[in-house]
Amino acid sequence: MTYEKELEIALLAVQRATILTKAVYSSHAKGTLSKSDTSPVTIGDFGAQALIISSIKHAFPEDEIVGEEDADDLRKNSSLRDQIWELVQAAKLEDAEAEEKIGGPIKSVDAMLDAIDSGNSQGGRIGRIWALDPIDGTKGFLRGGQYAVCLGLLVDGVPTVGAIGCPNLPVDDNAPLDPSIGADADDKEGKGVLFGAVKGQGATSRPLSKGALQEGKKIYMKPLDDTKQATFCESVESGHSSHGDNAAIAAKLGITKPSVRMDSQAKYCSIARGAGDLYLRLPVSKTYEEKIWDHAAGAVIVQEAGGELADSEGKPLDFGLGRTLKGNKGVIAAPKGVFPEVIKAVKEVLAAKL
Ligand SMILES: Nc1ncnc2c1ncn2[C@@H]1O[C@H](COP(=O)(O)OS(=O)(=O)O)[C@@H](OP(=O)(O)O)[C@H]1O
Ligand SMILES: [Mg+2]
Ligand SMILES: [Mg+2]
Ligand SMILES: [Mg+2]
Repeated sequence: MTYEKELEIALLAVQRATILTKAVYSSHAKGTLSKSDTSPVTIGDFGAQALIISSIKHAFPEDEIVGEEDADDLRKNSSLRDQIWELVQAAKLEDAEAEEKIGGPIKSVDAMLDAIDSGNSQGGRIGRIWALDPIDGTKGFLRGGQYAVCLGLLVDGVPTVGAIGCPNLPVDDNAPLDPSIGADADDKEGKGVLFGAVKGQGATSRPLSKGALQEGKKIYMKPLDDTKQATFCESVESGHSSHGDNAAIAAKLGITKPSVRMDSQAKYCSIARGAGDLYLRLPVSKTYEEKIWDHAAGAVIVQEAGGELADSEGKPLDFGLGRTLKGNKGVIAAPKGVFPEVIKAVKEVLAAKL
């Protein structure tokens, strides 16, 4: 099968990185810094980026990587750097063959910093480019909510392979989507899912493990005849997605169930396995450009589970314009059958604001 190796490496790389993120999630000291855009980054984000980039570089040395983080702050802060180095050394897959496939341990502190900085591709329309969000939903990670480790492969600007680890989602694809899923989350018994997809080959879920990959099961969006029955997912942060516009769209579609708020691409994964139905991310700011790493992996997983994505104007998402989706505003995802109706409602709500 095409992209078989890419999917396997992506799943193993994400799985290994979650060993590190789970260690940080359960510790009080998360080594948080504030970035220039005031958003948070933790030792978990840096460590996961180092591990995943080192995995990609081992298996596919020619590929480019667009990663969210860089090592500038760590080159200046030796205490933070040492904490991350300790975590990175401790995060090993328990299955030697699996660990070997992703290159084994990172060799030195310098190699770790260089790996983090190798996520500096400017993106683009041509070739193979990985989009990496080492911790998506860092605010959720800090708050005790949902977060996800996300890796997508773009081929000539098209999301083609996706792998997402969600340590705090229930393993059971049929577990009802509890509206409180985004709050007070944990990674205890029965939690931890690894989602994967390849364009044209379907989407899967499997329990996250610490060793070899467990067997994957196909996942599908829930067939939805009537949007009135839908459950929609939205961001926790009202600064990332307009809760007011999302609610107006839901009302237009006849939705009465409360929205399910959770951080990260766990939202895409939840609709892809039919736990929820719609993803609404209406822009709050006129100038914010969505980042490709916030959507690339989730886009393949949703499409392969039977869904469609577009921006708030109904335009296809263009991942070939660089590090951001600068040609798009907001993101909408829904099962194919109801997608036109959802986009119509979105356009009506936005037109009424003009
Ligand atoms: N202004 C604005 N508008 C839209 N999106 C923004 C904005 N600012 C940040 N971000 C990105 O949102 C990512 C997390 O958003 P989510 O919807 O996944 O979760 S939540 O908003 O935290 O609930 C978050 O990803 P991480 O940084 O990986 O956590 C950001 O890339
Ligand atoms: Mg993100
Ligand atoms: Mg992130
Ligand atoms: Mg961030």
